[in-house]
Amino acid sequence: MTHTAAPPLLELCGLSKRFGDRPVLQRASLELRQGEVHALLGENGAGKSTLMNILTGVYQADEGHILLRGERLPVRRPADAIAAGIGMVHQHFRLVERFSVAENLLLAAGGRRELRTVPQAVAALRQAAGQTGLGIDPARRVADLSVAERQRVEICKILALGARILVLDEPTAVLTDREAADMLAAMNRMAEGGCSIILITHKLREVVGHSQRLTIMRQGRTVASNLATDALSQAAIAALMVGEHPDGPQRQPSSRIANGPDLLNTQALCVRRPDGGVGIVDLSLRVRAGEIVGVAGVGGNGQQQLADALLGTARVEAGSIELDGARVNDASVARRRDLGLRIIPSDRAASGLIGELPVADNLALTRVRTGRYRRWWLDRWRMRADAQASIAQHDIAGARPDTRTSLLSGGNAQKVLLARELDADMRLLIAHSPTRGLDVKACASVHAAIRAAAARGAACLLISEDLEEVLALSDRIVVISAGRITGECPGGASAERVGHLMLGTAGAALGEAAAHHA
Ligand SMILES: Nc1ncnc2c1ncn2[C@@H]1O[C@H](COP(=O)(O)OP(=O)(O)OP(=O)(O)O)[C@@H](O)[C@H]1O
Repeated sequence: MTHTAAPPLLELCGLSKRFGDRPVLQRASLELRQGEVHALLGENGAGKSTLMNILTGVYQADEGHILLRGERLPVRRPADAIAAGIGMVHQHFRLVERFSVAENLLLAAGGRRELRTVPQAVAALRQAAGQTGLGIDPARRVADLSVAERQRVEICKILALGARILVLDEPTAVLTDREAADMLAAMNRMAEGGCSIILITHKLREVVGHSQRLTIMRQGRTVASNLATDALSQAAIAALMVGEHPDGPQRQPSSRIANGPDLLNTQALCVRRPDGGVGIVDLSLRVRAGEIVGVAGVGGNGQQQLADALLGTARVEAGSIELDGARVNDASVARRRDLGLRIIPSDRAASGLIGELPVADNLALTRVRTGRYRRWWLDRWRMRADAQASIAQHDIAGARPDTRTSLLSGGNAQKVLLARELDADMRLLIAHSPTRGLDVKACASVHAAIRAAAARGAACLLISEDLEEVLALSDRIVVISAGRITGECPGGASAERVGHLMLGTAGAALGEAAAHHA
């Protein structure tokens, strides 16, 4: 497909935006052609989401304008964008859980004539699903859908509302490899069918394989625009993004043989899912001091229950968990933290950070009970000073101690969490998808921090659905399938070998899912 002769469908021209005294966008621009997938790239906090929020009417630009087919398009509120055929699928879905898929479409349609009844919504959704190849069932309740299914609903919903320009904000960040491949295939089908797509992603292999052109932002400015993707390597794109040659997440198979004591030891552990289904079964696992053990597997095979049981938020049905020799089956989260357990949860918004609180408070949350901030009153001055130091050390862009955490970009919020958890008292780290949503440079620094923690003698359990990440970091790899450990490889194992073990996992997961729905 060649796009060179096509006129721009959409132009964002010199858009600027300040929040308070902070310029977040500075004359940023982007040009989208009919029928293309255009990747929008940039480090965490570069301003990508803000730019798209202006396009979709969530924010108003302070300066600049938008052209649609060469004509000025005023977008004062989200309804203006929808009326112009522009829709966005956000990182956090905007669906009402108690409603069915069709009811969610009716809600979003806001009473427009052709979408007032459930049969009309069902027909529109079926048509959108047919166009994209994304199967959805309009009658199902959103609460019963998986993350991947909810995402399909969001896409079909905006197509059913008439969107022909789609913004997909990190659509594969929350998906397993297989789901991500399906998603990307659907995206290409939509583009072939005439939709034009802006794809925000941090995964450069997706950019190279699935977009025609790209725009790069850095610190609120557009630093490269309309580059043809097929002329660029992943390394060249990464260099353009950070303005230098970054150390990407590189594979460093360990030659260390950890022979420290077991800091984590689970024996025949069984944990149920919240819905009563099988979570993990008979799972025995040891992690020594100084060792990084990677848990590889297709998502939904018990990884969440394992992390919850170790942290102390899921009940242990049978078996035992020992932290540094102490049995903690029934111990509180606080007691486990006292033993040096730290966790980077997979969903920072749900279980790691409190969005309404300032950054300084989130950083101090777990330290308050150590007495560090106790005087006659809470020592806010010390909290601020500690926060300032953490922000500088972890390079948390856009943050001051008093910034509301929910206002940080996704990647920078993750850095707040890491700054809090990777403290000097950490002895055992559970890192569950620790680099989800992080840019190349931030990924490299998280990986370096985990390696450094292990080198200092911490035991690290890395639970990740990203095989590259598991291979890059682990001294030893175990594969989890249907809640059991089904294989083990040394750190230097090939991707093929681990992949084969995981393929067995995929079959089991599908079987389990089918049984679950039967
Ligand atoms: N409503 C707001 N008030 C104040 N600051 C904000 C607001 N929304 C965004 N920001 C700031 O604007 C900057 C750009 O954020 P944005 O979410 O656009 O970045 P991004 O490129 O999408 O990052 P990521 O890849 O991490 O999602 C960040 O520093 C963020 O803290």
